[in-house]
Order: sequence, then structure tokens, then C-alpha cells
Amino acid sequence: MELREPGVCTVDVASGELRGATGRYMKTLRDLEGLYEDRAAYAALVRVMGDTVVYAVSDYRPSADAGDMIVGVTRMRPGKVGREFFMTRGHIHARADRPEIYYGESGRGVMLLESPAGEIRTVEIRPRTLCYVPPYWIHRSVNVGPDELVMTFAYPADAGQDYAIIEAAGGMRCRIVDDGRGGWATVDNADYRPRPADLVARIMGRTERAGAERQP
Ligand SMILES: O=P(O)(O)OC[C@H]1O[C@H](O)[C@H](O)[C@@H](O)[C@@H]1O
Ligand SMILES: [Fe+2]
Repeated sequence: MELREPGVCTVDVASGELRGATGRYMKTLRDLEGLYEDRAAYAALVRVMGDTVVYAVSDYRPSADAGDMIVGVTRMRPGKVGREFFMTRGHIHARADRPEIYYGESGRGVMLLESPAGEIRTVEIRPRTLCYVPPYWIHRSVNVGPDELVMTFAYPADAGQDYAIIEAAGGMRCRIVDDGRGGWATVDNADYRPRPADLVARIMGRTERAGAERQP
């Protein structure tokens, strides 16, 4: 058995970055086509800030071995498309039985979770909130505050991400929108198509990296 050296990184909350990260990736508003309900508002916003980074991830990946871990930091810009808050693309783990934890560092967020059968959960993330995302839940982070949302996360190194599960269903079952009173509300996504029972059963049995798409 090969022995690895300990890893040390620093969470820089102010910049929303993991110092000592081995990888990073980001999504601009232009990359997030099809995510938002208000297509006209999205197109108008892309014209003025299409190249703006909506979220950036820096992570430390010792290996992709089963039993190893990936830790990292996500920084999300505040903003809205129409009434809908900025969010990550969202995914289920390609090995769907793998969990994740998120830890709020700064800002106000919501973790939106959906089971393959379409049950919805929301968890408010404030500084020092530790959110456990159990296996088999589709998850997406939403910045519902006026400031940057910074979260530290950790998940098994062989989990992988499957983004197609959300696209195939027309998005997640619910959307997180501005409630007009400084808070957020959950509304139904009119484009959502529930998964048939046999597909739900197949996902719930999924421990292989079926739909894995590599993150850069
Ligand atoms: O993968 P996305 O849905 O684009 O979300 C962006 C990132 O959010 C979190 O930080 C997760 O832990 C990452 O695994 C994920 O990549
Ligand atoms: Fe994840």
C-alpha cells in the first residue's frame, strides 16, 4: 500500500478560495443556459454579463480512489435571473450512493435537494451551518443573499457527478425565488417531468459511475 503525505490547505473566506488547491473550475452566466425559468431575462442578462463568473470551485484532490476524499470551496456570486436566484448547475453523484457535506463560511445560501422520486428538501446555509447531503439526493446550491456565498465541501473521491439527471427531467422539481420581502420561497418548476418508477428504481440501485461527466 502506497503511503500518501498529509495535505494542508487554507480556506480563504474573504476571497472564497481554497489556498493549496490542486484543481479549480468556474461557470460563467453564459455556461448556465437552460437553467432558469425566465428565458428572456436570462438572454438579456447574458448580453450584459455573459462572461461574469457565477460560481467558482477550488478543490484538493489527493486521488480518485474509492475511500479517498475531495475537499474544496465554492464561491457564488449574488444575483438573480428574473425572480430566480443564482445557483449551481446541480447533480446527483454518478455513484449515487455517495454523500457530501457542505459547511457555510459566509453569506446566505440554500441547499436544494431532490430525491429521484421527486421529494424536495431545502436547507438554509449560514456561516457555520453544516449540511449533510445523504446518498441518492440530487443537490444544487443557491445564493439567496445580497453577498457572496462561500461554502466548504467534502465528498468521496470516487463519487463523480451526473448532470444529465436534471436536464432529462426539465430541471429540478422546484425553483428558489425571491419572495419580495428580502427572503426566498420555493415554487414549482412548470417544466418538470417526473421520473418514471422504473427509472427511479434504477437510480436507487446505482453504485457505478453511469452518467459520469468529468469536472475539469
Ligand atoms: O457541480 P456543480 O453542480 O456545477 O456545482 C459546483 C460544485 O458545488 C459544490 O462545491 C460541490 O461539492 C462540487 O462537487 C460541485 O462541483
Ligand atoms: Fe455533489
